[in-house]
Amino acid sequence: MTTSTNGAFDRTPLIAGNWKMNMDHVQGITLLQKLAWTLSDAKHDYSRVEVAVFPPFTDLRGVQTLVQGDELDIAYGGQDLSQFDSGAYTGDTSGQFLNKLGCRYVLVGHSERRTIHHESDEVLNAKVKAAFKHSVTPVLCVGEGLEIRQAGTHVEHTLTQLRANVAGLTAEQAAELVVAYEPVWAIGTGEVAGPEDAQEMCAALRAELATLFGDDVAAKIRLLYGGSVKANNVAAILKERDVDGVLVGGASLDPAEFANIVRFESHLVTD
Ligand SMILES: O=C[C@H](O)COP(=O)(O)O
Repeated sequence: MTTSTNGAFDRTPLIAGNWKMNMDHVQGITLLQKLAWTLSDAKHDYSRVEVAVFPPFTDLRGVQTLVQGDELDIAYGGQDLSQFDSGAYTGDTSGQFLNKLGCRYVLVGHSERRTIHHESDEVLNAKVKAAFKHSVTPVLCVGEGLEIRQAGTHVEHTLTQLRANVAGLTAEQAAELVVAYEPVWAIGTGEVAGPEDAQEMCAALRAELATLFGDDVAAKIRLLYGGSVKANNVAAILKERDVDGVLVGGASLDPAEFANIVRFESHLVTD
């Protein structure tokens, strides 16, 4: 991964699709095949723009088989992992199992895990560390709800989440981290934070990461935006200096739409 559209830094854009609890293992294979075919037809250069999908756990084995069998350059990962390695933790999935399935990434702290499953910052910090322990890169999700945004304390709220969730990481680990800023009020609502809102938060996140781990490390960390991203708004978001990719929910379930999001650079030319 060597190329970036973001000028000063050498960060490869990452376009990630979070399927959430959609697509059973048969539907998941069909979706991934269609995505791969569409990107192949478009001669997508995966070294310029990295592509990842986050299917349900039950799909991962099938996704691995398809990716390996067809030699696809599409990364995949789990939507969550356990803070524990193995043992009597019914319902949990270990990072070591994800690693063995070839997962490059794992989502940690998505707002739906924080709110519906009441995952605390302490637990999420343990999950981030568990991911690194098992050589799976965490995509740490942070962001504020509507009330906090309206109160104007969204930056401090999100930086507090970040500090708590990355506490104790080494600089070497931090350099590999991916952070996704997802304002909860923009998830699945059709409301999109403006590109300037995404940039404001991503710049604040990068400054905080520089304070925690140093400028060189912060310059390597990819920062994504998530929240009602579509093909018709992705280019404007990714023009922003500190936004290095997007985490897409609903639109990632439509292979043509998601492929168009992946190909955001072609919109940059024509917009
Ligand atoms: O993980 C993805 C985010 O929750 C965004 O979802 P959305 O694109 O459906 O708003």
